[in-house]
Amino acid sequence: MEASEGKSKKQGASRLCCLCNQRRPVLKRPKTLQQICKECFYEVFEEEIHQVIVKNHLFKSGERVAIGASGGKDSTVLAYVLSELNRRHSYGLDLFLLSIDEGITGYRDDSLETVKRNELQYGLPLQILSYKDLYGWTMDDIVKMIGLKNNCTFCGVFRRQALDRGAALLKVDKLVTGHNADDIAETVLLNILRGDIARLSRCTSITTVYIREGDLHTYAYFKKLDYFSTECIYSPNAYRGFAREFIKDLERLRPRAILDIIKSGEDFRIATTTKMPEQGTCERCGYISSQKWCKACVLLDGLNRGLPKMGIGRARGGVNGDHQKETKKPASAARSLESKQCGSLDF
Ligand SMILES: Nc1ncnc2c1ncn2[C@@H]1O[C@H](COP(=O)(O)OP(=O)(O)OP(=O)(O)O)[C@@H](O)[C@H]1O
Repeated sequence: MEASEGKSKKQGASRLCCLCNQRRPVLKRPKTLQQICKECFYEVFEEEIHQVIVKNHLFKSGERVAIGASGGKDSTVLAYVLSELNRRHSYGLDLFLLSIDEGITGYRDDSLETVKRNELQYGLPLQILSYKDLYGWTMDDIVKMIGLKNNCTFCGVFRRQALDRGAALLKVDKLVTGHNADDIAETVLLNILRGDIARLSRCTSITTVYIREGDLHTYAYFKKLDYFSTECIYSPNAYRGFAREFIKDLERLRPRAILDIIKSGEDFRIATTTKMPEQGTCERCGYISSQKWCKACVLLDGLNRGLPKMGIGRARGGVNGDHQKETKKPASAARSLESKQCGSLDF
């Protein structure tokens, strides 16, 4: 009798959250394998982000910070958590939502509606910039002209610059974007596969809170955050999709695989003989470029001349386009960004 009572008490106890020991657990965190309740999950999730912000001195009081808001899960969680932490810990930040409308009918127009609701829900001012206004082309126009092969190159390059332009317009000190650990591991692997050392070092040197996609999903789900979850209609997804599947297979064998890949990316030592691009400004538009003309201007020039393939392909050694002193490259060196998945920032 005593023994069975003891056993049932023990079973009851094991059904409590292993952090607060009071509430019923609702999930097992893959990272720690702990069974925890909703409230404790919110607390550890938000506290991890707060600690990274504080330890890395990511922000200073009084700064203006734009949150790249696509309406997707990652940036919605980012906007929500950052505005909560800003209030709770008195960071003293002026937060803004910045959205880029790529002009993809049936995709971005719908996700922007989500961001407009987030503007009201989180009380953050929203600025929307469109490719049409910035470049004179929507992605719908571009896809009509070039088809579905290299469209992600145009979209990724234009988005990166559009976010910079939006940041300048809003006069912000910092721009934050949402990338979960799973996406970063894919990017590390893709940059290795492409032999793109410059991007490899950049994709992990950006100060990052590594949060697993599963945790983000759980957080967004429990908090009932309003986000848009459809994949881009123009995303062929081939190369990145392959990397994603490969990483998922690795993870089945070794659950730490994602964090290990990111760590490898962080720890890569770049040979001193490797020529790294120097960051300067584009002679044409004045935005960031490591070449005479930035990639966005090269691509735009190609589109406007009716030669959209002109800017596709990665330049090495300071040339990028036929209006600059082009050196003949062997076919194998003219690797391109063409397989970069739509939606990914061009790190
Ligand atoms: N159209 C956009 N406008 C503003 N920011 C964007 C846009 N697209 C992407 N971003 C920013 O870049 C981040 C990475 O975007 P990407 O589409 O590669 O990843 P994602 O995992 O699908 O992100 P999300 O779930 O937020 O859409 C987003 O979280 C967001 O901060």
